[in-house]
Amino acid sequence: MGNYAIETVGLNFNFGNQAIVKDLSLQVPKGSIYGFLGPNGAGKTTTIKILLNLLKSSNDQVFIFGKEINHNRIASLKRIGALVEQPAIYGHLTGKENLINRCILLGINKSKADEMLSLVGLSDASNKKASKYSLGMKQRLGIALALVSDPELLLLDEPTNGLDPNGIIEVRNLMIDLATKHNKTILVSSHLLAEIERTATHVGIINKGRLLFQGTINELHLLSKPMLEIEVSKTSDAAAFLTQAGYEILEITDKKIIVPFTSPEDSGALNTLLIQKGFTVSSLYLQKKDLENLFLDITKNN
Ligand SMILES: Nc1ncnc2c1ncn2[C@@H]1O[C@H](COP(=O)(O)OP(=O)(O)OP(=O)(O)O)[C@@H](O)[C@H]1O
Repeated sequence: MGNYAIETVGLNFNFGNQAIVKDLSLQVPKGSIYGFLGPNGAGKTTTIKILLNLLKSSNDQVFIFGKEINHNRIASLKRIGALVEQPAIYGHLTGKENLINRCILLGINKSKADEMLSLVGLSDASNKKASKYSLGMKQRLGIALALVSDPELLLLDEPTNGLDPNGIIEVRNLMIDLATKHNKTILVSSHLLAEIERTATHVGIINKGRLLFQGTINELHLLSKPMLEIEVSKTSDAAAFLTQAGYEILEITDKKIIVPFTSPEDSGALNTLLIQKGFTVSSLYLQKKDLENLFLDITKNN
């Protein structure tokens, strides 16, 4: 538990009699950018609200930096900054005034406002009214507001939603900066894998309240490794033969065998081997899933 900024253990949550979060065990390593992915309605915002103690589940099993949140509510929440739904920004105030307001509210020295503006790259726009900010700038101001209390953990709920490509890049770079240069742990939700694929170090994929995948971004990439689908006669005999010959078998059906794809030369050699042994190979097909398709597959099938 010591290495996790967030850990939930078999978390459940219902709205009325509708189960929204089901047996959810998240493990967000300290220092990670954890992409919390799932289609619309999967339960991401609900989970984030539970992590912020805004919603309570009957079997609360939420640990923030190893401490159970209900028994350490104030101490835990002090360590978290959050941007959930729209940032609470006063449009008639400048970016700087918004931040000063927050500093006063939290009893923090007002000089923090300039520091935060510089951190999120808004120093040049500090005296502009927030209503005149672009959406990307508003999101960055929202993140700055969440950072005023210097939290170690940031929860960002779909921070790039509705942003144009520039805005997305701005927020993405800011997240990378915060994690790598300022030691923040970030949990960022999104319904689009592509938006966080380049930013996240870890990924949790949920659908209908259930966790379907959790691991490093590299582990997720491994799942999208290219595979060779071999349509062959007597698949179990052929698979046994290939195993003996040192091949890894990923899947067997009555029509096909699937092995990892290494190179066209290896595929040719495997084909020859099977034919020499008397098997009939009717087709070899290279299956290559990109991550987005993999994500769609994972969420569609569950
Ligand atoms: N206050 C509420 N009362 C009843 N049901 C709710 C409430 N808030 C959310 N829900 C339902 O809970 C489910 C999960 O919603 P949630 O907002 O957590 O999903 P999400 O993954 O964040 O999706 P989105 O990307 O659309 O925000 C949805 O079916 C939603 O309709």
